[in-house]
Amino acid sequence: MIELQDIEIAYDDFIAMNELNITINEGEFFTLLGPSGCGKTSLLRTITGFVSPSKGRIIIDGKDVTEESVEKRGVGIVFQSYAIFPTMNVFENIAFGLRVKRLSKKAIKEKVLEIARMVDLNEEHLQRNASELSGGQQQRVAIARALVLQPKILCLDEPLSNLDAKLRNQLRVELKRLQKQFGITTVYVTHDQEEALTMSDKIAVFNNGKLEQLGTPNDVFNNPTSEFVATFIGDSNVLETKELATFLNAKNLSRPSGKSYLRLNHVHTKPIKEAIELDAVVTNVEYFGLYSKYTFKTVFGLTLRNVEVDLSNHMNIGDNVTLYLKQSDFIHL
Ligand SMILES: Nc1ncnc2c1ncn2[C@@H]1O[C@H](COP(=O)(O)OP(=O)(O)OP(=O)(O)O)[C@@H](O)[C@H]1O
Repeated sequence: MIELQDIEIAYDDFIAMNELNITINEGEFFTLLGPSGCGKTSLLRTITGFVSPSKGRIIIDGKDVTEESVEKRGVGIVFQSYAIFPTMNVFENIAFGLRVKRLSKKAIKEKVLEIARMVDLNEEHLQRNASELSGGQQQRVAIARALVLQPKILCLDEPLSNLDAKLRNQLRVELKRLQKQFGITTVYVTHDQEEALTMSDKIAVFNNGKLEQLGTPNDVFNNPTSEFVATFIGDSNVLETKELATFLNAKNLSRPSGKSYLRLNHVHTKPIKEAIELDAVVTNVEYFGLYSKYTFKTVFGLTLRNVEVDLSNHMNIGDNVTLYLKQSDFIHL
């Protein structure tokens, strides 16, 4: 378990992380999510020990490690750039930490072979120079090198962001499987909301050095507590107050006081139960292969976008359509 108590991170006068209190439970896949510059890497570096907090304490398994060195914290680290040793072969790269710990030759060989198998590196890969491997294979080496030391905690900073989309998806699944298999407490930094939603047990969403929301992927997606989270995670329609009021008045429905949001998947083009109907015209079509995104201008001046997974239901720019919305799907903040 990792407890971050009143953590503040400052670079001279600049506060990169405002006072933060979070607890990361044993075995949890915990993601620090946010746009570039929000402070997530600084926080990860504080947990690993590369950066000292300007205020607060870091407690790991009940022990205060705030002043402890990187080596003593028992944290495995994987970076975005693979940070492997390019002139060593893969076997030696993975074995490095074990040699530092002075394990016997036999024990090292057994452990390296076992972990290599788990991350899908074969004996031929092990003999190659690390720099001769593909990006995905190099990242497997980095993950193996961290896991072979059986750390209590694994910290990963955007480990998949240098990889192409297909490999990224594949490694996402593998990484999650390994994490569960080892039951290892994992802190994962990403700016990619899809990565966060698919992999995490918990997500902490940051903006400008401030924690915006902490919850399960389901919580932050379906019950965002701030405009930032509503628009950063998942795509949301931001419903302009004036147009929304006109629309709801015309339908004799009560209107909320603040701003409202509506997820793209809650704008339907086929009738649904208890829906409010709304005439609209298609103003834009974006084709993504597996789905399309449409933009509609409605009679009340509201602009709405949706996701159409049924590609047989193709619409063209200028088509008149009826949209179906449920008031209970509106998110009010
Ligand atoms: N060593 C440093 N000295 C001064 N300012 C820094 C330092 N490291 C980071 N910062 C600043 O702190 C803020 C947070 O940076 P950080 O790298 O933690 O953000 P991030 O969310 O991880 O962004 P990215 O995804 O781009 O890495 C940024 O404004 C950055 O410029």
